[in-house]
Amino acid sequence: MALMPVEEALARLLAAAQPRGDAPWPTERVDLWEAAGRVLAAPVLARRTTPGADVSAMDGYALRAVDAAEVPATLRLIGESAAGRPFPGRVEPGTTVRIFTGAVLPEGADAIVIQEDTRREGDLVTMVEAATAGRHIRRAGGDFATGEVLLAAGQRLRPRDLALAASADVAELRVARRPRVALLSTGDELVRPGAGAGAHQVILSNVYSVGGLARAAGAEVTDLGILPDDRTATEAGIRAALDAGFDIIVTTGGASVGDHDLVAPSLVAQGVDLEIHKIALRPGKPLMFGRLACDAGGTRVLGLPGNPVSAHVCALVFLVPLIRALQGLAVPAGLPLQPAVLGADIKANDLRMDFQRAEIIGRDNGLPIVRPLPVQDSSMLSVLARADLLLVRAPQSPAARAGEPCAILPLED
Ligand SMILES: Nc1nc2c(c(=O)[nH]1)N[C@H]1C(S)=C(S)[C@@H](COP(=O)(O)OP(=O)(O)OC[C@H]3O[C@@H](n4cnc5c(N)ncnc54)[C@H](O)[C@@H]3O)O[C@H]1N2
Ligand code: MOO
Repeated sequence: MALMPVEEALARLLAAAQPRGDAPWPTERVDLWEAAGRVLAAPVLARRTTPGADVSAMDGYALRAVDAAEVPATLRLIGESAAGRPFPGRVEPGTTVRIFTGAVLPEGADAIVIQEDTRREGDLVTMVEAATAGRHIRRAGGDFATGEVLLAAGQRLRPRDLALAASADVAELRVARRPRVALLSTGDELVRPGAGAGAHQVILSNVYSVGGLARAAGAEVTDLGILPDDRTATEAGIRAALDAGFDIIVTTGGASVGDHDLVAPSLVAQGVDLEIHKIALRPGKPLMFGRLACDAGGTRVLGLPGNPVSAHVCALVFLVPLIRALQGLAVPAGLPLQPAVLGADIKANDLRMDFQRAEIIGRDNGLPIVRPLPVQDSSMLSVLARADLLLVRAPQSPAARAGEPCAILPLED
C-alpha cells in the first residue's frame, strides 16, 4: 500500500479539526487566573478608560507652566495629590501642589517639575528648572479608552494579555474549552514507572511525552491506562473511550503489522473510519487517524506508533496542531519548518520524510548549524532528550554536503 505523504496527512487531520455540522467549538467563561495559556474566544473590550484622568508620571510638583517659565520661580505649596488621593482644590496662579507618580493632576495645573529640580523651604517651593506645559503628564485615555478592542479572539493568552484585561477592569474572559484528550497505551510488556518492571518488560513512557505535549498545547489530558495485547480487551478499551465523549483519543503502540498489533482492526470494528493508516514518515510510519463514522460530535482518534521517539515525533507533528486548531488558533497549513545550515555531509533520503534527531554545533549568519546525532533508533529516548531539534529531510532528497541549507523543526513549542 502506498504511504500517504506527511503534508497530506497533516492537511486531512487539520480538516478534521472543523466541527461536523454547524456546532462551533464550545467556549466557557473563566477568571483571569484560569485564563493563562487559554485561547481567547471573544474579543476583550476595555470596560474603562486608562488612565482614568490626567496623572503625573513623576514625583514632583504640579503647577501652571507659565508660573515657572523663567527660573528660579518660587511658588506657595497648597496641598498634596497622591495616587488614589487627589487634591480636592485648584492650582491658582503662584501656587503649587506636591504630587506623586500616578496621582491625578490637580485642576488648574498643566505641568510637573520633578522634585530633583526644586528646593523646598517650609511651604515655599523654588523651581530651579523651567516648567513646560504637558511635561511629565500622562493624559487620560493615553493607554486605552472604554470600548476599545484590546485583545482579539483566537489568540493564546499570555501573562501580559491577562494584565491588560485586568487593567481594563475585565475580570473574566471567554475562552475555548480545552480539548479533552484521552491516552490509551497498548502492550502486554508495559509497566508503570516505579512498579518493579522485569528485564523482559518495558516501562510506560509515552504518556509523559505525548501527554505533556498535549497539555502544553492546551488540552486536558486523561490517562486511561494500559490495554493488554488482546483483541477483546483492546476493543472494549476503545469502546469505553469512545463512549466517554473525549474530543481526541490517542492510542500508542500496536499500530504496526505484527500479530499483536490490534489497534487498527479494533478501531475499525468499533466504527472508526480510518482515513490515514501508514504515512511516509520516519520515525512514525504506522500512524493512524480517523473519526467515528456516526459521531456528529466528531471524536477524533489518533493512533501513534509505540516506539517512544516515533510517538513523540507524531504527537509533535500531528497532535499538537490538531489541539491548537480545535481551540481556534491559526495553525500553519504545512509543517512549521525553519531554515538552518548543515554541519555534516548526509546521505540521500528514501521515500519517507525523515525527522532526524540533531544537535546545534554553531551559527552561520544567524542560522543554526545542525548535525544529526550518530544514532537514529526510534526507541532511544536518551538520544531524543539530547537532541536540540529535528533535522527534516523531504522524501528522496539527494545527498547533501556540510554548508548546504537544510530545514529544521523545533522539538518543543
Ligand atoms: N514487519 C514490520 N515490522 C515493523 C514495521 C513494519 O512496517 N513492518 N514497522 C516498524 C515501525 S516503523 C514501528 S514505528 C514500530 C511500531 O510498532 P507498534 O506501533 O506496533 O508498536 P509496538 O510494537 O506496540 O511497540 C514498539 C516498541 O515501543 C514500545 N512501546 C509501546 N508503547 C509504549 C509506551 N506507551 N511507552 C513506552 N514504550 C512503548 C514497545 O514496548 C516496543 O518496544 O513497528 C516496527 N515494526
Ligand atoms: O516509523 Mo518507525 O517509527 O521508524 O520506528
